[in-house]
Amino acid sequence: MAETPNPEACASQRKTFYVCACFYRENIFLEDYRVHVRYLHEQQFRRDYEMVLKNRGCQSSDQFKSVLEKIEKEVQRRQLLTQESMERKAIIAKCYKPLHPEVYVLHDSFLAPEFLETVKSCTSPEADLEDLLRRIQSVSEKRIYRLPVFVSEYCNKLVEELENFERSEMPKGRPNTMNNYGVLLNELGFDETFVTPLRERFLQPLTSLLYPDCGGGCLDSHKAFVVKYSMQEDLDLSCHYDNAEVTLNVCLGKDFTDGSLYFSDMKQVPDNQRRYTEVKHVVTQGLLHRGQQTHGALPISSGERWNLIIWMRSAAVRNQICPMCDREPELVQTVGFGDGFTQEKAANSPKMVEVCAIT
Ligand SMILES: O=C(O)CCC(=O)C(=O)O
Ligand SMILES: [Fe+2]
Repeated sequence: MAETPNPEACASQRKTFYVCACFYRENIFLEDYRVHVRYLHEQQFRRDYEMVLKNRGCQSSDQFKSVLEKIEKEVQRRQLLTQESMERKAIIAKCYKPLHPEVYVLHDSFLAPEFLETVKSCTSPEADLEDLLRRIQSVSEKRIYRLPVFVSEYCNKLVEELENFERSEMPKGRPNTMNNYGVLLNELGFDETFVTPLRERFLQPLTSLLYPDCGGGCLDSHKAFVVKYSMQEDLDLSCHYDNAEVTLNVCLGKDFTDGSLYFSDMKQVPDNQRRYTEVKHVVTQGLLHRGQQTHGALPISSGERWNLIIWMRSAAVRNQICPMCDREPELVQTVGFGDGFTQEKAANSPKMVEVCAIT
């Protein structure tokens, strides 16, 4: 039987969400030099990055000019993003014919029996962290956890569905500012019937116990997408932190070699002091980690890797400090979940943010 999301559980979708204005000028990723930059105007950019870029091989004035052009293009892409995404979503809703319509509506049978058991145990009145930690695997002391999420039949069907979409003539967005290949799940219509109920009914009981200090108990929005790596497309992903309080990353397939994730420290630790932990992707299994834990993906050496990523957000936490610019957010109106900011300033959250920032 299909699960219809209950109206109360979807209350978060009625909130008005915002993005922080930093989205239009910060964390611009220059793929050729593997560096994130901030762009206010050319003078500031030259002052802050001319040397950095020179040291990374951007030597000639033509190369520098091409960097400026790329930044301009990316800023423009970001400014048009909401409008274009809404347009794509409308076209897809009207014209796309799914191959497997059933994969869009979350059903318990998609979920691994161990996962269902674990969630059930976390929703009992006696639930505690110790019990949860006996049920899932702690991958490192960095609070990264591995757990079975889906059954393999679901992973296969979902990948087939996304391949069908990829082959179609439908308009396609880019999953995030760094991954070039993959699918934005909200544009395909997965949010209301799949990702929101998964977050609210199944993930939040776990994150409440695992990450209470990072908003794990009050996650109220998300951005969900699938990333795809193949030998002709993206092979790897540079080190970064997510625009999320808590991230779930589930490997959906297909066959691939290498392409492990690596985790470093929280973003506050300087680059040269960071220590890395490698974590393998296992098809059907998920990794839960804090969004602000720096991480990246090593190159695959054959095959294709498809992973479902859910960046989960807590307005109560991010309304205090934007995790991308580390300043009080400057709210810009948008549609849907935006980047998860709201106008409320929760009375008890400054403390949570402090804890989160120094971990
Ligand atoms: O490739 C992966 O598994 C990681 C993707 C990721 O970290 C992200 O999209 O934020
Ligand atoms: Fe990430």
